[in-house]
Amino acid sequence: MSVLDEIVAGVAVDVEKRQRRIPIEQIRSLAEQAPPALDAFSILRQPGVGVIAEVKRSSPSKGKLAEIPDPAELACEYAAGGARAISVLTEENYFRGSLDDLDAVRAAVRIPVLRKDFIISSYQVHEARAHGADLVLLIVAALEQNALVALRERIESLGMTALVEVHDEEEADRALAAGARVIGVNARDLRTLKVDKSVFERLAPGLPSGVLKIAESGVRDTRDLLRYASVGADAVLIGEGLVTRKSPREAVADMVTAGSHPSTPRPVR
Ligand SMILES: O=C(O)c1ccccc1NCC(=O)[C@H](O)[C@H](O)COP(=O)(O)O
Repeated sequence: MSVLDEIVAGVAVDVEKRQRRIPIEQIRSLAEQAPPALDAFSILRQPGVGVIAEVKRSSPSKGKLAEIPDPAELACEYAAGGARAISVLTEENYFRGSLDDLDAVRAAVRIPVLRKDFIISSYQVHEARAHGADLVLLIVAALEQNALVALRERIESLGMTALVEVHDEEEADRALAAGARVIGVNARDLRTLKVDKSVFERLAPGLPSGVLKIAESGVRDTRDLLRYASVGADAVLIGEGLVTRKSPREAVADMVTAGSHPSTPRPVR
């Protein structure tokens, strides 16, 4: 069983438990009552390379990364540094995230918030909306094609944006066939946990120009951002490279500055 399979199996159990506590009708109604989602697509499409800054405590590949006692405070630091969106890992067992983190971040910032989880059911999509998410991650490797299409449609029917994550050509084709308008190319293979930063430069040129291209994982400094920018990244999603820094606000600001003039190489600090 791969790490991805193990995570997804745990998520399925957790979703069932939550659904017993809050039935689907109730979560749907809570989603309907939530303030409308921000237009993340338009915000991420703005000029320059955007930074999606992640609230990430732990990971299967690295173990504990940061304590993050106050995710709202971290999100405010990210926003003050110029982040274009905040990614909140809500998976509990491997990433020590939660829907409480999503609530806290949503209440703290006025920029788009991504629910970063292992989405396998429409229940989680309504849940994301009920907790104020504007974007929801869909991992192609974790979903059959029919489910991928249905979940993307459900996300968009609730006014949110689907960030569809791929790691190879076949998954990119599946994402496009499913109607994805925002594609995240994850440098990390979620089955082996190996990071290969060349995956983005291999896949991005094959994606249509109207599709937003997000480079995910392995961004540690402005040199990585510039590398992704040079092959067409509209935004980079950064976790470890921010949560482990003494000043996450400055770390984001450095990335944002580099991303606003991506053709001018900047010295790496
Ligand atoms: O980060 C992991 O080890 C991981 C393992 C298995 C599934 C997903 C995983 N991470 C989720 C992500 O995609 C990253 O949190 C995100 O892209 C940021 O990556 P990084 O900047 O390298 O922390």
